[in-house]
Amino acid sequence: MTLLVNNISFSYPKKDVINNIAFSLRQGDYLAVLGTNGAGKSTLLKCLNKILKPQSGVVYINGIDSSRLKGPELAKNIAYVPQSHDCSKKTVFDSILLGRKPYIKWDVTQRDIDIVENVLKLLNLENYSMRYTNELSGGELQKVIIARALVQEPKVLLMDEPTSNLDLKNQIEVLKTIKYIVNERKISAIVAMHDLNLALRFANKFLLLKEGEVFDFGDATILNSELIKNVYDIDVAIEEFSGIPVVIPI
Ligand SMILES: Nc1ncnc2c1ncn2[C@@H]1O[C@H](COP(=O)(O)OP(=O)(O)OP(=O)(O)O)[C@@H](O)[C@H]1O
Repeated sequence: MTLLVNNISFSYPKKDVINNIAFSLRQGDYLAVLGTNGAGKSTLLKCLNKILKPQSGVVYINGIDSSRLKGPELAKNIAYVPQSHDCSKKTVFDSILLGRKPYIKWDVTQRDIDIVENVLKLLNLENYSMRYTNELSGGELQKVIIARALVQEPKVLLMDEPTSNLDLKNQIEVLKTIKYIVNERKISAIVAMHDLNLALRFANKFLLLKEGEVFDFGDATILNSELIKNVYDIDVAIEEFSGIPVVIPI
């Protein structure tokens, strides 16, 4: 088990946001966290990454209570791509290299450089390497932030709506690359997303949040029109197209 989330709850001073969330993931799992606006997806990701401290519950990563992991050790285990980000002026290469910080003792090594170059290639960013991050489009910058998380070589990769700034080609490319990395490196990815079709196409596990609670958790067989109606209050049909399930609002 890579990740075991054991009944975590989080409240802001005047608002309960997530309540008793529990699920577990194995190596190679690609989890889509789904639910309406305000259901608690971002809050859950922030609790997993210790940006927010749950009032109760424990998160175990490879059997270790994550509250014991600090600084570089936490960063070697979990990488987080937030929903929005500022990026100070740096070259794309240097910005991605920052993801290697937990591993760098004295100086950048050839291995750090090789890892950055490899991820630049994986995400088709090679031609952007010497560009400045403040001169990139929203989508290009989004890929740089994802690349930075990948060079961190985490065991669990958290991403909050990673494709929200990307065009269709880049959405597919990025989600495909993440799937490849999840399988290749035997890590787990947790991706908060709104697009049910992209979720069905790439994820193998689904966590449906409703008003801060787990409505359902499981593989693709749980995603039927009744569940979608209950969570999103919309009628849909799910049809297969070339072997790919497609959700169609009706
Ligand atoms: N800093 C905050 N203080 C108080 N309430 C907050 C704060 N941040 C978020 N919330 C509330 O917590 C709830 C869950 O928010 P969260 O951002 O986790 O939802 P989400 O599922 O990620 O939504 P979206 O799909 O719109 O990004 C919402 O009702 C939101 O208004």
